[in-house]
Amino acid sequence: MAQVIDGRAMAAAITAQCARRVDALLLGGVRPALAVVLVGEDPASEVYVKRKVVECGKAGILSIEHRLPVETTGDVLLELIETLNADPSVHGILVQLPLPDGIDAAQVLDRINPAKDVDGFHPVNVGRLSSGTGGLVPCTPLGIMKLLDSVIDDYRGLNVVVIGKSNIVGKPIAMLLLEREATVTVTHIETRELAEITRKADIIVAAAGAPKLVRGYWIRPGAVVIDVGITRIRGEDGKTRLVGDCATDELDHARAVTPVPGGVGPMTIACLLENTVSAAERSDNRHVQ
Ligand SMILES: Nc1nc2c(c(=O)[nH]1)N[C@@H](CN(C=O)c1ccc(C(=O)N[C@@H](CCC(=O)O)C(=O)O)cc1)CN2
Repeated sequence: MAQVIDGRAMAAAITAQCARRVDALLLGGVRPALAVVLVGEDPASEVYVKRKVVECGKAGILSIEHRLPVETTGDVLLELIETLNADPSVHGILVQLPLPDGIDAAQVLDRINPAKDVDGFHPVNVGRLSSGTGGLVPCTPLGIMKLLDSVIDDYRGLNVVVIGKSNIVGKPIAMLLLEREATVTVTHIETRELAEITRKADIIVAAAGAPKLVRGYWIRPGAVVIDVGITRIRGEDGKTRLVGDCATDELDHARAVTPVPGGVGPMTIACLLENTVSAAERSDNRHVQ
């Protein structure tokens, strides 16, 4: 039976650790603050933003929500970003993705001050990650590394297959694993004979957004499987449930797997808190390392 890595428990521990760091900042008169920008009414984004706000509260981070209507123009959003960049009481800025059609997401993310870019999506932070020179790291890959670190000590020479080449997960997790000396193969929708490739992997990170894509026979015995996919599907009973990118019931021969829900998702939010606290510490001279 594969070990199920408990992302919720790990996320709760990170949140508690963040709360202690926030207490230290408060003693110095700094209250970490995160601006959360949501444009439109995408139901999944609503859920994620609510969770972010709730978790910020648990850690003592002030969250400031900016909810803008779906018809908001790119220029109005850029103006808001500039205002938040200039506000010294705001330590982190997060623009929930996806943005509505008609707004150029890359242009918006480029405008966020890299020091406040707690999502790690600004080109400066992307470049720092690629060159291994620090910066803020995207939350989902950061969370995945922590989940992996709970079962793997040494990545040197391990074969990792990443399924999906998104800027949010696929590319940054590949960079983080390369830094740890793993041998990383990034695959995507055009990759041929995917199962042949995954069968050679010690670690699989499935981030394709394709429900139950990864079948049992794709995985070699003893592999570690990180399931990043979250798709809401309606069952025969008419109820909706969340499924990942992996056919979990076929993965008994894996060494460890992450569940959906309760795996990568909660870690994404915990790492957002961690990045926000780090940004606040760096903004405060007393904490500069
Ligand atoms: N600005 C950003 N936008 C998006 C990001 C991101 O990191 N930054 N990632 C995803 C969505 N996301 C965070 O925003 C996210 C997704 C899922 C979860 C989560 O906790 N999932 C739960 C299930 C939740 C449910 O009931 O639907 C779980 O897996 O247990 C948190 C955050 C895209 N946009």
